[in-house]
Amino acid sequence: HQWTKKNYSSVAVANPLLNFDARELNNCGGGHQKPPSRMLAVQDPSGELPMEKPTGWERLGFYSIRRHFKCHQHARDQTKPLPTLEEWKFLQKKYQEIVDADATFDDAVPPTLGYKFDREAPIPPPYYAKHSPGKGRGLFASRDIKKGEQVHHGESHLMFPDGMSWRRFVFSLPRKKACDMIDWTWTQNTPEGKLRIFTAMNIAILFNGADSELGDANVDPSSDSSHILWALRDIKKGEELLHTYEAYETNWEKVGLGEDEEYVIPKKKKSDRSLRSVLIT
Ligand SMILES: C[S@@+](CC[C@H](N)C(=O)[O-])C[C@H]1O[C@@H](n2cnc3c(N)ncnc32)[C@H](O)[C@@H]1O
Repeated sequence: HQWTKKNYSSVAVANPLLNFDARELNNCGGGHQKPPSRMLAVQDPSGELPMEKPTGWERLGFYSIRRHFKCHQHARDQTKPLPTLEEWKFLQKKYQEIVDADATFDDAVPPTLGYKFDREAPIPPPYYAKHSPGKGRGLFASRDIKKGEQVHHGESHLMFPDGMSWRRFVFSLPRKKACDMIDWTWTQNTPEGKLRIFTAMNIAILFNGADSELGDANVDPSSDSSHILWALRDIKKGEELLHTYEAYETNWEKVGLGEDEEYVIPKKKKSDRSLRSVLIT
């Protein structure tokens, strides 16, 4: 079956791009054993701690969770640094701790080196991450890319089994990490037509969205269920890679993260500056 976890987390191997052996991420117990307790206290490298969960967090929808963490502020912040390798590893360990103890990661990508999806290919990685003015961080062509070239394979994408596992994961993170993960989550159909929750924990998650009015998309999938991104035209070294977010269906309700009227955190109104972070009950 094409959509099992294995497709999203391939076998751990040493990453030839860096002095880091991703196998060390998997040393917290094999098979279906629970990770040993020393793995349970995974700390954010920044030292930031998770916020207290609000009452009724189990019923909050995607947008209410985003409001709870005040992610609009984080999204606007143009000084966000590139996540470090330690931070990617932190998120990966948290995913193992909260969502799937058997998940493996073979491409913990260094923050700036670029993402090489075919280790055997005699060509450099197609992109690298850096600050993108007005868009936070983004991905840029590290060499000239030809129209029709595969730019991203998507095999490192991670799936969440359901909305509750996603909630548990996000609420286990400190605020800024939670906001990153919220903005790094999307829904996408499987080839069988099931809408699922996806993310990734390496720089491949930093693709910014194209503007349909500007028509500036230069990489896109060939269908709404494909993770592979192809170059839509010749792309010059240094150009930002942008894809059409609308190529994938967004529907939080279908994946168990819809808004429950009783448990909505309201939008901030201009007349009411005191955003309620408690729930209407
Ligand atoms: C998948 S992330 C892309 C990486 C993100 N720029 C970052 O620094 O983490 C999606 C988020 O990036 C920002 N973004 C994406 N495309 C954008 C655009 N065309 N203009 C401004 N912000 C954009 C939005 O905050 C969005 O929620």
